[in-house]
Amino acid sequence: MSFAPPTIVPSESLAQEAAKWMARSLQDALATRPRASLALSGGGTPGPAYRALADLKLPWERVDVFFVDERFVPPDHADSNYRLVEDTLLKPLRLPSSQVFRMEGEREDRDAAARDYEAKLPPVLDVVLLGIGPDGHTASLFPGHPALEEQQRRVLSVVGPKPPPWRMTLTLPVLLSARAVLNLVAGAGKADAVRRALAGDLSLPAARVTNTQWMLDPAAAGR
Ligand SMILES: O=C1O[C@H](COP(=O)(O)O)[C@@H](O)[C@H](O)[C@H]1O
Repeated sequence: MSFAPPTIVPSESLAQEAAKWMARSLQDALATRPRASLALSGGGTPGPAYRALADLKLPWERVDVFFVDERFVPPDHADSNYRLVEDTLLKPLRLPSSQVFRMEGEREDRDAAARDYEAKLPPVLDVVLLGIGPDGHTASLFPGHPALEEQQRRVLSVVGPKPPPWRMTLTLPVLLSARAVLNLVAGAGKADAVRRALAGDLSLPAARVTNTQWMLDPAAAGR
């Protein structure tokens, strides 16, 4: 199984193009269903795309926001993926909390928190935004981690090599069943991981999400 050719976008328009991709995918989902689900990643890359998405006109009252992964920190912590999404998308849109399904990173019982999130997830996610780390991790699925082989659980708590180590993450079956998935990547530091993932190196978790489209800036594309 190989990926569709990546879309390479000038760095200055990457956020805008990613926002347009998310908006189009949500519109596609809403064309046939009353509500659409949008699952978002954290990290250093997607914030500008979320800000750009907040400016786009959509029937936001029909969109529910979920999370791809979360760090076990309180929701107002600088490392919280929720905080990133709150600052860049939820607050600008004034999205009511009834439409936001947060992974509870402040919980002490991490496995219970992951199980509780499974109960909140819809059977199939409509739109998923992923990222990739320089080591090839995506969501909080890290190279060589047993969570990569999970087939039953839809959400797991894991310990990863990247700080903060305790994480909650969607598993591969959830990502692979999603209707539209984009991996958004910027920067030369990701170029090697991108090249290996696109070549099908399955030791990289990102390469296992075979239903993803890729949107890269020229540096991430290696040129
Ligand atoms: O730790 C994480 O890393 C990936 C990639 O993030 P980046 O900072 O390298 O852009 C991200 O997709 C994930 O949500 C995050 O928790």
